[in-house]
Amino acid sequence: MPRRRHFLDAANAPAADGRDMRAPAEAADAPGNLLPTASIVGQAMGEARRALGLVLVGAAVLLAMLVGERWLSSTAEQAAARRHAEALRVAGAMRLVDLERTTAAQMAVITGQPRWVERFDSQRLEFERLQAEARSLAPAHAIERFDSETLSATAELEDMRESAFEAVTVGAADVARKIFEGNRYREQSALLQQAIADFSEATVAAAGAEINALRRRNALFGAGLLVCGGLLGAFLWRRLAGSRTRFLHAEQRVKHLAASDLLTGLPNRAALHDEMAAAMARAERAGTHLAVLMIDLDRFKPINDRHGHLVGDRVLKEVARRLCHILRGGETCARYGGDEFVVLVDDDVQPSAAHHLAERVVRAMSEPMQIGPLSVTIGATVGIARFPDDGRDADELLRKADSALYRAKAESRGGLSFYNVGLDELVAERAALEQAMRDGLTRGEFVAYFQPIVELNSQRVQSVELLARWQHPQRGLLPPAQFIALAEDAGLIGALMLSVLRNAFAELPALPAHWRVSVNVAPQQIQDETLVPQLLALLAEHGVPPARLDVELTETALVRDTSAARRVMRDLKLAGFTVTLDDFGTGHSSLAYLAELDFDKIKIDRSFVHTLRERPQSAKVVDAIIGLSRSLGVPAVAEGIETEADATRLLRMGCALGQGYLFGRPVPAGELPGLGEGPRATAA
Ligand SMILES: Nc1nc2c(ncn2[C@@H]2O[C@H](COP(=O)(O)OP(=O)(O)OP(=O)(O)O)[C@@H](O)[C@H]2O)c(=O)[nH]1
Repeated sequence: MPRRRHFLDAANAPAADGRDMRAPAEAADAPGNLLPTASIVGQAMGEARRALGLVLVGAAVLLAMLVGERWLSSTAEQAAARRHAEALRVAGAMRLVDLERTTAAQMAVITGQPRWVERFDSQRLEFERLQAEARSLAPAHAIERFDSETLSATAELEDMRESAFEAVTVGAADVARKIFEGNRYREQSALLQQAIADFSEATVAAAGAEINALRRRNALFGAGLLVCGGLLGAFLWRRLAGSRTRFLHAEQRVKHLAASDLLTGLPNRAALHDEMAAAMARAERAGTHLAVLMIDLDRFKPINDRHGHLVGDRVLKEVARRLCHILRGGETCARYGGDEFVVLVDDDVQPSAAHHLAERVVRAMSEPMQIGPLSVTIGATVGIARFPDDGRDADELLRKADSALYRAKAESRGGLSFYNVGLDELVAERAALEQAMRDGLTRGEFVAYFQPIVELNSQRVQSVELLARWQHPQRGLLPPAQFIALAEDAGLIGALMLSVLRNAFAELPALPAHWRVSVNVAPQQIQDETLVPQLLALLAEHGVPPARLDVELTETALVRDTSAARRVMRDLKLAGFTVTLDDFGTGHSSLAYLAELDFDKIKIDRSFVHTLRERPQSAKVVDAIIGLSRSLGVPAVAEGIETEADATRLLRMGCALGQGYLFGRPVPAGELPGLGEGPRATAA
C-alpha cells in the first residue's frame, strides 16, 4: 500500500503531544489546537528558564559548599599545624631543660658548689612550666601514661637529689656522688628521660595525626563534594537535555503550525510554495516533470448558505481527508485557500497520469459526504499545469493551473482541463467580461425582453416569458447565450435575474393585466434559500401579486439536488407562484419524482419541436410528454414553434400552449402590443 502524505511529512514533525500530523482532519479537530503557538513557546521557554534556574541554584550551592569547606578546613589545618609546631618546640625544650637540670645536679655533686644546686632548682622550675605547657598540648592518653610511668621515679629522684644536695651542703661530696653514681639513681633518671621522650613524641605524633586526620577528612569531603557535584551536574544535564528536546519539539510544532492550515491540518499556501520550489529545483536537476492540480470545489457555497459554516468546515475537512486518502507516494496536497486545494505530483509525471489522478480526485469529491445527520454532495473541477512546460516557478505554475481550472469550470463543473498556450488570453478575456458584467449590473445594462406564449387553439397571448438582454456599451445588444453561463460561473446569476425582473416589473403596467410573466431560475439558484424571499420582496416593491409570476425550473437543475428542489418547489408554491418544468425530456428525471413536485406546466424542449417532422422519434417523445401532462392534469407548452404546420400538428396532438418565432420573437415590452394587432396573437 503506497504511503499517503502531504508536505509536512517532510518536516516529520510529530506534535509534542505525539499527535500525528498526517491525519489532518483529526489533528485539526483536537480542542485547543487552534492557537497553540504562544502556549507552546511559553511552555518551552518556561522549561528552559526552570532548567537554567536549577543550574544556577545548583552551581551556587556547590560553590558555597566548596568555599565554606575550604575556609573551615584551612582554619582547622592551620590550628593543627600550629599545635604541631608548639608540641615540637615544647618537646625539644623539655629535653634540653631536663639535660641542663641533670647536668646542674651532676655539677653540684662534682664541684660541691651550691650555685649548681640553685641552677638545678631554677631548671627544675622551668621544666615544670614546660611540662604544664606540654600537658595542654598532649593527648589525654599520653598524659596519663607519662604520669603513671614517672610518678614514683620523679618522687624517688627528688628524694635522692634532696639527699645528695644536703650532703653537698654539709661538704660530704662523696656521699652525694655515691647517690648519683648509684644504680638506682641511674635507672630512675633513665626511666624519667625515656618517659619524657615518649611523652614528647606522643604529643608531637598526636598533633601530626590531627593534621593527617584533617587532611584525610578534607580529601574525603572534597571527593564527596565532587560526587555530589557530578550527580547534580548529571541531573541538571538531563533536565537541560529534556527541556532542549521539548524546546526543539515545540519549535518544530510551531514551524509545523505556521506551515499548516488550521482547519484541515494540510499544508497551507506558504508551505505549498516552499514545497513547490524545492520540488522544482529537484526536477530541474533531474530533468523530470512535475504536475500541479488546482482543485476547486463545486457548489460548496450553498452548503455554507444552507447548513451554516460549521457544516461547511466539516465538508472541507472531509475533502482534505479524501484527498490524503487517494494520494500516493510522490503526490502531496495543500489547502490553497477557501474551497481550493492543490495537489503536487513530484514523480516525473506524464500527462496521462496527471489526467488519471485528476479523474480520481473528481470522482472522490463527487461521492456523497455524511456530515452528522446530513448527506451532502458537492463536486470538484480540476485545472492542471506542468513543470517545466507550462511554468518555471511556483507562482507561474499555479497561475497556469488556475487558468486551466477557470476554463474547466467554464466548460462544465466536475471536469478537468490542462493548461495550454492561448489559455491566458482566454482567461483574461473572461475576467474582463466578468468585470464588465459587474459594472453592467450596477449601471442597469441588463434589460428585459418578452416573448409571448400563446394558446394554440385561439392563438391569444396567455403569458410572456421574460428573457434577458445585455445592452453592452461597446458590443451592442448581446443575447443570453453570450453571458448567462458566465453569470452563473461568476455567481452573478441571482443578481442578474433580480435586475432584469426589476426592469420587467417597471414595464408591467403597460401590459394587459391578465398576462402572466414567466421567469427562468438557474440551477444554482435552487440552492439559494433567499430566492423566494427576494422574489416576494421585489413583487411587493412593485405591487405585483405573486400569482402573476410563473417560475421556470429546468429538469436538469431539479435532478442535481433533489432535496433543494423539493424545498424550493414547496416555498414557491406556498408563496403563490406557479411553476413550470422547463426543457422537459433532457434531464433524465424519473416520472415519480416529477409527479411528486406538483408543476403547473410542462415545457417541451425545442429540440423535439424542431425535429418533429424529420424524426419520428421526436414526435413520439412529444406525444409522450403531452400524454404525461394530460395525466398530471397540467398544460404542455411547446417551445421553438416556427411554422404554422408545427403549430397545427402540436394542437392536434393535444398541446395547449406554444411559444416560438411563429408567434413572436423576444422584444422590449413597448413592442409587444404590436403582436396584438397581428392575426396570430391577440391580447385577451
Ligand atoms: N465553511 C467555510 N467556508 C469557507 C471557508 N473559506 C471559504 N469559504 C467559502 O467558500 C465559498 C467559496 O466560494 P465559491 O467557490 O464561489 O463557491 P462554490 O459554490 O463552490 O462555487 P463554484 O465553484 O462556482 O461551484 C465562499 O462562500 C466562502 O465564503 C472556510 O474556511 N470555511
